[in-house]
Amino acid sequence: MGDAATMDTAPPGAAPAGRRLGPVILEVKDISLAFGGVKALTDISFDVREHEIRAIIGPNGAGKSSMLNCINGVYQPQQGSISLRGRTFRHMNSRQVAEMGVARTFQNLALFKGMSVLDNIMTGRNLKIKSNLLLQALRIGPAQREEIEQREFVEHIIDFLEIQAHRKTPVGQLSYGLQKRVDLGRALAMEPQVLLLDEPMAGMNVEEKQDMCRFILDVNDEFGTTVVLIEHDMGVVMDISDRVVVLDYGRKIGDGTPADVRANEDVIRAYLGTSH
Ligand SMILES: Nc1ncnc2c1ncn2[C@@H]1O[C@H](COP(=O)(O)OP(=O)(O)OP(=O)(O)O)[C@@H](O)[C@H]1O
Repeated sequence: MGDAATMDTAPPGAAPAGRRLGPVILEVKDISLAFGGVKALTDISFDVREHEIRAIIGPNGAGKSSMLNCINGVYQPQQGSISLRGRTFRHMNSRQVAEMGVARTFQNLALFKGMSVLDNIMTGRNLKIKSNLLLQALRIGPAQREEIEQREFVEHIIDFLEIQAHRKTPVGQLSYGLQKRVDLGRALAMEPQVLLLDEPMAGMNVEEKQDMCRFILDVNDEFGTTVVLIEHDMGVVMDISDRVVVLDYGRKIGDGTPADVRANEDVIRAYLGTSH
């Protein structure tokens, strides 16, 4: 029987694709979350190191999205703490967590379908805008300069994600795969230190998945962004992750390198008992 507590075996600085991992940037400690009588998470602890790609996997209802929602302040766990760069945050809302450098994408896209790609990504830039609303509305002085700078940054993201041809297109007219890419762009517009991705490949065809994998690796590599992702596609998880946390019925049953979790009997049992 695999022992989750002894699976944290990634050697310091090790990463499958030759990535150099830094110190712990995000620490999740003894998190428990319940909705009435439903225990979504029980005593979950794990850490994420700077520059790491860390996956959270598990069968349906295992608590993966609840975990991301605790990290980014959507849910307030009844127990435990979450620290970013050693700073513990309790009872912070999503905006405050975002201001600390944590951005996320969503399982069910939350884009403004009638707005263009450019404007959707621009909404992710709002946190960075310093001038006041009146100056922005009048587009004068520092506000005008600032808007130009922000737009340049957004254009850079559009180029990076190779969606130049769609920059003026209303998002609702794009394929699902491209909409997921715009969702990633909006999160990147926040220049996050930690990027939380909730099923970034869900509903994609093989080619779209390959593209998304490449963009996640490029974001990690070129911007040095730490990535925490939930994903059901095991091929993708095993290919791109440095370490994997496995949840089942709200409990952690495995934690380690892809090879570690693949060999963990508890993990194998949890997956054999489901349709995944
Ligand atoms: N807002 C909520 N209210 C009540 N119960 C909830 C809520 N959010 C999650 N749960 C419950 O918590 C448990 C964990 O759900 P969660 O969505 O976190 O799992 P998951 O691993 O992300 O599942 P999936 O892979 O299907 O998305 C489930 O039993 C779910 O029904």
